[in-house]
Amino acid sequence: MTTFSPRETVTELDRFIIGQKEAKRAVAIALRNRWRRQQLDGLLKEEVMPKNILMIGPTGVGKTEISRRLAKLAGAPFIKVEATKFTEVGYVGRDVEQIIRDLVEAAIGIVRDRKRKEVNAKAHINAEQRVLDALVGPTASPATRDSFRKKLREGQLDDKEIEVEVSDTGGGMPNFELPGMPGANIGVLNLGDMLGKAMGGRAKKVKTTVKDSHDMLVNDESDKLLDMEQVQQEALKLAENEGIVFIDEIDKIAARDGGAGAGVSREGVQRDLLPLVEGSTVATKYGPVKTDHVLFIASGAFHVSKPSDLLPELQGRLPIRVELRALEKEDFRRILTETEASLIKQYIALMGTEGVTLEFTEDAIDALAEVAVHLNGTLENIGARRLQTVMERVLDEISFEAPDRSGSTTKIDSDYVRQHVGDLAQDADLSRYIL
Ligand SMILES: Nc1ncnc2c1ncn2[C@@H]1O[C@H](COP(=O)(O)OP(=O)(O)OP(=O)(O)O)[C@@H](O)[C@H]1O
Repeated sequence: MTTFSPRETVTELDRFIIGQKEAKRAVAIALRNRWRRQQLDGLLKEEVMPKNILMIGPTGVGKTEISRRLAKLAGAPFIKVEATKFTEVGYVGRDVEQIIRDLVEAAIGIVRDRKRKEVNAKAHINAEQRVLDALVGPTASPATRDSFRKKLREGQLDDKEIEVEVSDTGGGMPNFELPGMPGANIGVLNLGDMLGKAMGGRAKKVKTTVKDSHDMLVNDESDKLLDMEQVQQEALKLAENEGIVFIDEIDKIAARDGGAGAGVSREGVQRDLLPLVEGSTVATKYGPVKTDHVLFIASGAFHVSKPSDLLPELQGRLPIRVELRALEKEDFRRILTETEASLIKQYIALMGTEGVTLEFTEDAIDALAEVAVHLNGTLENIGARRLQTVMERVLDEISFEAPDRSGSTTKIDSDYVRQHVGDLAQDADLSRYIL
């Protein structure tokens, strides 16, 4: 568990998200509270419940991004769901439990990666042995193996084709889903898994090059060294104590009148979600998971409905309210330039791989931000997502021609931006389709 202080967490989030201080503070405190709870013992530790958060703000202003980055920072399993998904025809109440099952899968991934790192050195040695087996056969003399090992380490054999056998994780066996009971295959019985275990795991032969086999074999060998039982137990604990569930579009299920036509009523979905948020036990194929300490972050624009339209019980379970504000031109400028892995940095790096040097002038950044603001104002406000469509359009030509322009430098200034996107942006009908 991370020991970041709230201030440190906010500083980390600042690297990726511009503004939205209040939301960053709220999630930073929530994270610290988890650490605080872990320091307690006995009864009190079980009694302390997470203070779930309701993020209120228009689309594309950083609600998901803040939550996702927080989870990454904390090494916590994270799942995002759209609340409206559960109002669709064909869903039944228990489906919300799938959220927790998915959370556990995310936790398994995290724990497995961590454990793989621990056994990595040993796995490397074993993987190398297997490549040698594939190259010279298991019975070759030690001298032959040594000389091949040397060549292998020097990369001389990288392109050589070999056939290796690796275990087939997932996808091989069909899932047996019971009609009318989606998800029932998971908690109760998973034939694929049972058969897989009974047969000592499935293996498949793969033809590949020495170079490409490397990661595959290291992962395969790591998994053999892992105690999957232990991974699963740790993952269950991780999901219970550190899991973060992000429920988007909660405002769309906020009405109490039900009127959702043929689908499940909106109030019905709130009632289904309630036990999860209040704390209940969900059966997963790895074992039961208690949701009492899972952190829920709900989010919505609340243009039409208000948080007070939610069921009182749900309102009570989302005590921390934070507002995220709409982004303005200056925010767009900063998102383009200051964030780590900003779009500008990404495009410069991508074109760099083609030998093309991209340069953006200050006034180009201004122009990009202006176009984004203009389009958000005239079409639909989709927040920072607008920058992606604008940037893609501006760089479309360069992106297409880059391989022919290797060794050249392209300077993007405000004129360039205007030529490639500015005029288009003035034509509301046309830009609706393109930008
Ligand atoms: N304040 C911000 N700083 C940096 N990037 C941002 C900011 N707001 C949004 N973005 C970028 O815009 C994209 C969409 O943001 P995000 O997914 O957080 O939207 P959201 O507020 O959760 O909206 P929705 O509820 O529609 O999902 C992401 O790629 C994110 O990186």
